[in-house]
Amino acid sequence: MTATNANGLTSTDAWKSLSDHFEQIKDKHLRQWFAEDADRAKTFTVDAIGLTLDYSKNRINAETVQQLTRLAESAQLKQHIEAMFKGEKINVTERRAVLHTALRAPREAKIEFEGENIVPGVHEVLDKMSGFCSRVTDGRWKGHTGKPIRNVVNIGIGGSDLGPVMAYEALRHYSNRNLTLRYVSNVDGTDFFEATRDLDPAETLFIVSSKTFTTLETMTNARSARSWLLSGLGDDESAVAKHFVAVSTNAEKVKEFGIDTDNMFVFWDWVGGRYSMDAAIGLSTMLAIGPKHFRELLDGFHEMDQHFRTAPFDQNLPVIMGLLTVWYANFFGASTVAVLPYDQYLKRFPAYLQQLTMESNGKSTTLAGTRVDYDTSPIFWGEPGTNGQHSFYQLIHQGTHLIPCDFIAFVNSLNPRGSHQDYLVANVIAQGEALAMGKTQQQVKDEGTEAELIPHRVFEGNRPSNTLLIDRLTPAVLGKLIALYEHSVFVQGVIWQIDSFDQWGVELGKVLAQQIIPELQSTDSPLNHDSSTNQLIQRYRELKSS
Ligand SMILES: O=P(O)(O)OC[C@H]1O[C@H](O)[C@H](O)[C@@H](O)[C@@H]1O
Repeated sequence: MTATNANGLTSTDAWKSLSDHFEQIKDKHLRQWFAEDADRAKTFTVDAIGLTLDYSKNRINAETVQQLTRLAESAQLKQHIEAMFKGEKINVTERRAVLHTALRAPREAKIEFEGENIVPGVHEVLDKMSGFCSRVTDGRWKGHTGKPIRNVVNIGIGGSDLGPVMAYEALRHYSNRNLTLRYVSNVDGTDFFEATRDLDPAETLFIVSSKTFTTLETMTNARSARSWLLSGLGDDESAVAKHFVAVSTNAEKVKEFGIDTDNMFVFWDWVGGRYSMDAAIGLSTMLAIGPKHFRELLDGFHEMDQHFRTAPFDQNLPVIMGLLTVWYANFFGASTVAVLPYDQYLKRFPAYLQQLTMESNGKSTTLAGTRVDYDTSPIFWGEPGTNGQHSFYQLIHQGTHLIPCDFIAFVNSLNPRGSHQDYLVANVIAQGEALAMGKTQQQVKDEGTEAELIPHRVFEGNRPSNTLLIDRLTPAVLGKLIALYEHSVFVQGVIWQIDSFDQWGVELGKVLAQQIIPELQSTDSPLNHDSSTNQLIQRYRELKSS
């Protein structure tokens, strides 16, 4: 049992004063806030680096922002930001630096880590990736039978999958339509089967993406890929070199698997898995969109990094969004955040954010080793608009939970078609308005609603949302959006005094699975688990052999 956190965050003056402030304003309605202040929208909007964040539909006033920024100051957020950018080992439980910001630094930047400038190494890998991508897409890289590559299958999971899949979907508009990209992550054999069933092995390249190169799912899928390839190409082992490349930090394991380390793209210990899509883990993204667009993506990340590092807190997009997340999680008791992108290309963005946010901040032990006495990461979830409106928005509007929403909308569609975009954007704006303003009993009554239906048709309102309004979805904008959430997560972690960069919580299940695998494969080995676990293993054995 960890000790309690009795003298930590919740005992600070900044926290106590925020709690008092919360008591004063917690019941005030957004209708009232807006009625009292004609400038409210302007006051709570930040325009920075091509993004507009309107956060005026939050349950805050100017004092809330001041108090939240005071909380950030008392948590020494500025010093923590510098410590991250300077490569201090802020991932204390893994004793690692956290330098994903170096992955998108321009060529001429200088970032020292352990006495060495790491930027040239970053660009060396990016150059190697660019050269490789050009060879594949212009047909110089040939498969074993001399055919060019037409299909690329990325095998990876977690951070070695979610970012690349999300970016592939998000940037389809910019992608090379002559190349088919597929992603295999699940150890469920169906994932591999369906991803490859219509592909010709002679034209297929596998990217085995794994930071550690030991992950069960990825190594199992990589072995199946090798068998699939070899059985399609006459069992000639030399085919592997032409059809497999690896992305990893672990050269030894890559070699052991049989992939030539010349065909390996490295990254480093100081890049966390869920922060690695802009490292070589983005190889499939670069193949899809080309090196130039990939550079634009990185430049977008970098712009947000600079903004985060230099903008004053009350004008700083990730700081504002991070602090608002803390505000709702800890003061209003909101246990989830909905991320609702109004762009079909961002359909995997909420899924990607789930790992980024929840693997980072789903912790209950502080850096001091004490048990937190406050909530940490809310649950992030979402679906693209307008689809969500026709399923779960009912609960957001009239349910019993308070669900802060992040709306992400674009002015210009990448596929303009009649009035589609006006309809789409009208919907996102309408949702924010409906959530905030609601509809009173009087309004419902004045519409002539039957008395007994009135309570059902009232919308309480006062439901908070952020709206990000952006010109159009470009590679640079995607980079900015991802970095916005990365840094917002960082801000939350600093306030909560947790290590946002470890993930010990995923270990136990993995270890137990390793023990259960041979038990499922045996028919009679003794079982020493709890009775439920024993029963499930036993039932599996029986049904498998029947
Ligand atoms: O890239 P890999 O080493 O294969 O790891 C893939 C994933 O596995 C783990 O379960 C971690 O929780 C993730 O953070 C990681 O992204």
